[in-house]
Amino acid sequence: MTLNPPPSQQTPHSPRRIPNRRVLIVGNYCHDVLIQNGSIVAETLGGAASFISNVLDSSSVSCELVSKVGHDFRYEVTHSPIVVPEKETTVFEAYFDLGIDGIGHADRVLKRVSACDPILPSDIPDSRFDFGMAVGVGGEILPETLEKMVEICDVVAVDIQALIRDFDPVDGAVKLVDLKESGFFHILHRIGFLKASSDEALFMDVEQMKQLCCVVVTNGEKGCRIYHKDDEMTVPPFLAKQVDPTGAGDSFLGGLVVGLVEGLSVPDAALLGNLFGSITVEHIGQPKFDLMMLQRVKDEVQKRKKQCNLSSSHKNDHNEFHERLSPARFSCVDSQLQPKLLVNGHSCDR
Ligand SMILES: Nc1ncnc2c1ncn2[C@@H]1O[C@H](COP(=O)(O)OP(=O)(O)OP(=O)(O)O)[C@@H](O)[C@H]1O
Ligand SMILES: O[C@H]1[C@H](O)[C@@H](O)[C@H](O)[C@@H](O)[C@H]1O
Repeated sequence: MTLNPPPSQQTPHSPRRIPNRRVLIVGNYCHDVLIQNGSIVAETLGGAASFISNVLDSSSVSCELVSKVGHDFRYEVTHSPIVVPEKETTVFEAYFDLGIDGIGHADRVLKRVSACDPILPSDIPDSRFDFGMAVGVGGEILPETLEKMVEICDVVAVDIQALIRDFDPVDGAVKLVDLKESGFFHILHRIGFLKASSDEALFMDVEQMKQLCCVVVTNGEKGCRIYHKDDEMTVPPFLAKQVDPTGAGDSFLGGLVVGLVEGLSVPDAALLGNLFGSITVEHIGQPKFDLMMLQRVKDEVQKRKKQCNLSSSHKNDHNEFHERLSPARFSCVDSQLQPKLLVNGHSCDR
């Protein structure tokens, strides 16, 4: 199988005198409140953009982040957000014991209880980027925002949650709408990657979308599946002791883009995504990646690239890469220190 990054989306006319900047991340930071049995268990920095930039920064991939927060934003972050003084920061409450939704899949019930402003095209720099990541959480990405991103980025990766979330006007409960009804459908033939969780994938036609871009469906402890044109494959997971699933999909997407920026094939990059996703579920809030683990992963990525250059037969055998990454992943063992949060989440022992 040859799942390689889709061709550049750059128009033939765009001048390239200045080298591209690497990665542009667009999506609001938020405050996450984790609630169980009526009590607040934790309050953490959230927003897909925060989890993704954590993975990129830890992997030394330079990125620029566009995010809006309100006057009450309470975290110190490496990439400063735009502060909208008259607004409050987006807040999500995640209930881990309200039962699962009607479809029986979700591991938590999410409510957006406050929403900061949307990100407008004018908030986004006019430079060019190798990768753009449209990773809204609370409806802050508008169709015109995504349009600007596909114009200035060679490849855009989109988290479907940025496109299909709708919010109950009374309690802010997150509902999903079909991708075709989202108002973004007409732009999707211009994106490179669409990432969805298995719950969200029910709201799109994968058969149709895989003709337009590379579709990656994450499936918790089972890893992920990639679809592109007539190719599809499962990319195996890494074992983890799940404590809190929040941010797993975001860290996955961060790892995928790190792999793509490093020049790995899509399945190998997705394996890096699985690795970062699996570490994230072992933490409440932002994971702090172990430096030794990061170095070992970097070394393995470089070896993998050399190996793939030398022999085309290695290109699609990601099992070998998986085996090499596994010990690196387990050099970072601190999950025992974390209280276990979940009732409905699936945990998986090593
Ligand atoms: N329990 C687990 N064990 C091992 N790996 C996991 C586990 N949960 C998640 N992962 C890894 O993280 C990736 C993303 O997880 P998941 O499919 O739960 O995303 P998600 O539902 O979008 O997450 P979230 O919305 O909480 O950010 C998976 O594809 C997998 O590689
Ligand atoms: O911080 C989290 C995280 O970014 C999740 O990906 C998103 O689904 C939630 O809405 C958000 O609160």
